Amino acid sequence: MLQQRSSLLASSLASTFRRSLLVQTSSSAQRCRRAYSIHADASVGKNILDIDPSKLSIEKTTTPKTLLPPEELVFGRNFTDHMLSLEWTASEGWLPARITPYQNLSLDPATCVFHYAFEAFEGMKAYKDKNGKIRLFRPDKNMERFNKSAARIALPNFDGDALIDLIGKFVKLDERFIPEARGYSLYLRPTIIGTQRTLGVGPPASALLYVIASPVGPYYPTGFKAVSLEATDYAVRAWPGGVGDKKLGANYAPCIVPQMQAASRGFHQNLWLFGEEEYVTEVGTMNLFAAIKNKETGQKELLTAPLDGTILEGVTRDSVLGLARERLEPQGWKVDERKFTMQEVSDASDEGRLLEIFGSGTAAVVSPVRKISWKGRLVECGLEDNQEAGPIAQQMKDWMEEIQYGDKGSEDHHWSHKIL
Ligand SMILES: Cc1ncc(COP(=O)(O)O)c(C=O)c1O
Repeated sequence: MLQQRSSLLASSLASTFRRSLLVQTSSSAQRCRRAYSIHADASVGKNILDIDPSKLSIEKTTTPKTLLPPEELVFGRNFTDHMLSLEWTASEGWLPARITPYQNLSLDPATCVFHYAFEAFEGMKAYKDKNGKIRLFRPDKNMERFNKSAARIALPNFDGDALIDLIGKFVKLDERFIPEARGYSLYLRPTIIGTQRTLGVGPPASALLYVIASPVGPYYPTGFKAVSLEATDYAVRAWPGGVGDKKLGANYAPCIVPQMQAASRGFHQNLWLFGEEEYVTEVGTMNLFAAIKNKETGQKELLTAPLDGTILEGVTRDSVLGLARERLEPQGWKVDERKFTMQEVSDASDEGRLLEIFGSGTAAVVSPVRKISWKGRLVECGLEDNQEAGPIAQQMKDWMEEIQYGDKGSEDHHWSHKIL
């Protein structure tokens, strides 16, 4: 196991280096090689490299916060009593994890995260089931993506199981913040930043990984509310060979202006199209699914864009696909990850073949779409005026929540990770 981890880390460091080369200019190649030799030294000798949950230290708060009434919770505004932190240095590897009272960070203004955006993050949730037990939903998928994102910006990798173990201890300590009611959960934000104090552009020799937690209420407190989207054709979120499939902070800030533009015209979110063909990719913080009847065969198809590097590899997307293949295909559906265009969606709408469209993401699970503004017209997405969700969106939300909350029959589902 140890050996496996060491070689995993060594190879991830090597791949971090290879990847960091992609962002180096040739004039900085020398500096990069020096940095690699530091990283490479760290991968041999004593086992100082990976996260060791047994070394966790816990300092409990002396000023516990007052819990907000659940109905007053606003996404990402309130945080629990504690935070989990782990420091990494190229020469020592991962230092012992610490749970401390939630607190400010103190960083030198020259710290590389502030200048060159060495930051990657995750979004996941902890749920309380009807027996008061805490469950995470597919945390292994988040860890896998977190590692891929970190490696792409030359930040260190780690053993995902070890971090899940630590997150479990952190969540357990702050479990009073997880409201018991259906739809409520504790949103977890694992974050990794480069902390080296330097204005030089190169792989950071130190990093900080921390996890904070925010209690959240149901995305749609009064039931589904279908959203309207504006298709964006004047700006591009991601491109082949880029980093659109990584959860990097740097992918999000440039998306706010198009989002504001869409909002100024009365749309909830913008929909990213790609290329001259205007392929449908994804929405601000959601992947997108379209349920369409095939023009030639009449076959019902559930479509979503493929993982070609330009969309985030959503955990919810993967779960919707898994459930659809397992439970909708036997009912005659075809589930397809393929490129599809806005024209295809518009034609299906005009011809009465567009059954429904919905987004998928950790925040809302699924988010039904009523209409999409595109080329000066409104494409209706299959909902009646008095309908807020199509049957597939509703079914997916129910199936996912049954697993997330460990309902009867789903107590031991392999996607549900119980915290003991
Ligand atoms: C750009 C983007 N796409 C899709 C998603 C959905 O991913 P997940 O299902 O893992 O939450 C997110 C989630 O934050 C996102 O930021």
